[in-house]
Amino acid sequence: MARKIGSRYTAHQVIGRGSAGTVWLGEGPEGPVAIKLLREDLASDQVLVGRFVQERTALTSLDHPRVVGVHDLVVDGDDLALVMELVHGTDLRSRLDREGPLIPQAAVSIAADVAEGLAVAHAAGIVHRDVKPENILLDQASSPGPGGAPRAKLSDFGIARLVDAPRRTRATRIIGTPDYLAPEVIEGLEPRAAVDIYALATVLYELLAGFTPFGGGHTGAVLRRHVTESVAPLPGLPEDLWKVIAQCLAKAPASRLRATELAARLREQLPSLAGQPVLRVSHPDASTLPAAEYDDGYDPHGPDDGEDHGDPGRGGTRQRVARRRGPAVPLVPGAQPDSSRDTHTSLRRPNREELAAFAEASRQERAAREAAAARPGSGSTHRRPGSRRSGAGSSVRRRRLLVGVVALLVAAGALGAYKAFAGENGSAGAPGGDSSNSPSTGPTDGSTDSSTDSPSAGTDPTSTAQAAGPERAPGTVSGWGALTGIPVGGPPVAAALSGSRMPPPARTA
Ligand SMILES: Nc1ncnc2c1ncn2[C@@H]1O[C@H](COP(=O)(O)OP(=O)(O)OP(=O)(O)O)[C@@H](O)[C@H]1O
Repeated sequence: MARKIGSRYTAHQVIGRGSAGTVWLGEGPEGPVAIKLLREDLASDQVLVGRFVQERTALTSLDHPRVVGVHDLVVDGDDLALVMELVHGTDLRSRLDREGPLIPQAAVSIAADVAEGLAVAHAAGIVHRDVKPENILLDQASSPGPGGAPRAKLSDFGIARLVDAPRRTRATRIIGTPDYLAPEVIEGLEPRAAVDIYALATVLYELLAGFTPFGGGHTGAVLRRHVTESVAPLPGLPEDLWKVIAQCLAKAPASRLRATELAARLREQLPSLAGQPVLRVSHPDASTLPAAEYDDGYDPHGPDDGEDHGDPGRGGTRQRVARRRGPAVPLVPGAQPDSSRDTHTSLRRPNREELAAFAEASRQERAAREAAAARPGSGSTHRRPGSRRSGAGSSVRRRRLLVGVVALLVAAGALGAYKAFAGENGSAGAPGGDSSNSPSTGPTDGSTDSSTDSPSAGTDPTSTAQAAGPERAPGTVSGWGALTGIPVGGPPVAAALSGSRMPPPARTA
């Protein structure tokens, strides 16, 4: 059923759903638009509304073919809506889930498009902070790029940071997927443009391989891998292209390419990738392995996070990949908003002690593996960086014993971290910089009352909300690369939390 959004827009039908709200196909004075209607609890948060209104200039300022343009911001009674350019197509997550890895030329073309979008944003002082396939839309209306790839557009600019309200995190969890988080974010540094480059390199790796370099298993394990592990070259990928990806996955943000450089380097690769088939990369969590081959508690026979993992997809490698994530949000007309989307994992930034415990567990794990490898007749124990299994060898029983020892060590580390966490109760999870100092915002006009805005300024004149100032509590967790404020209530998320092996949240204002 159609509904009015402000005085100028009509929302006709739901075309997508995300963790922050529902996306509608709508209509405005200039024709069809996409309208992202924020969830009720977000829209009724006056602080949040104030942030959106204050930063409407930043939200609406990006005008580039590789960025989904935000035309308008509507604050109208209980509604808080972003009016966006309507993209005719699908999002990259749906494409990946449906068809698996892309041919290299198409993957690189999409990544180059996104890098160009990022370049424009970074030049304007805006960091996206939530680059992931869900936020990359494929425009089927424009003519395809190299390798038949649809042209890509990056959406949701700056929204993660806006919704990342510190006051919400006391009663709720930070929501997001850890797969794309740059190590410096995990270590508590202020997110800068380089976090987007890391996330984009992760996306490109995923487009080529079908899985992310550091994802899989428990949240703690994923975070640990981002910080401590390196990733091996993808077999079959030209060395020059691998160098670009590896450089952008560098642990040190300063070592990564800038967005403009990345776009140029990727475009350079395109001609030589013509005709190259999809890479055949075995997933490290291949479902054929017995449970004992998994050394960090990952259950190969089923998700431990309570998520609905949907259709396992096409067999073998891809099956494991598909099971790691929830299904894409279907573009179902008329579907009800669903804030318990399952493509996200609930997580909290680990504190210093937890990170130390993760690193120690990692060190012990590596030492135990090396010791096992050094023993004569122990068979191959080579472990591909980022993988969750040891190589298939002959001494399965011995390896099971080893896995047990490692599991005990990890558990001991986690217990230590938990004690440290419980002991310090209050400082945990709040080492991040205050995002009010973050350069991730674009220019703001300082307006605090949206009702004074003219329509041309990007805010609907029907606005009735009082815009509060940009309040930020001390201890803001900035740059978690994710949306905060989703209530934990639902069983899937609760199960994910218990599966994360992380201590309960303890935040102070
Ligand atoms: N401008 C748009 N034009 C067309 N479809 C869109 C547009 N923006 C979003 N969609 C569709 O709506 C879906 C939900 O988008 P939304 O941005 O709310 O969530 P998300 O990015 O998938 O997840 P999250 O909000 O959790 O990051 C997208 O996956 C996409 O299919």
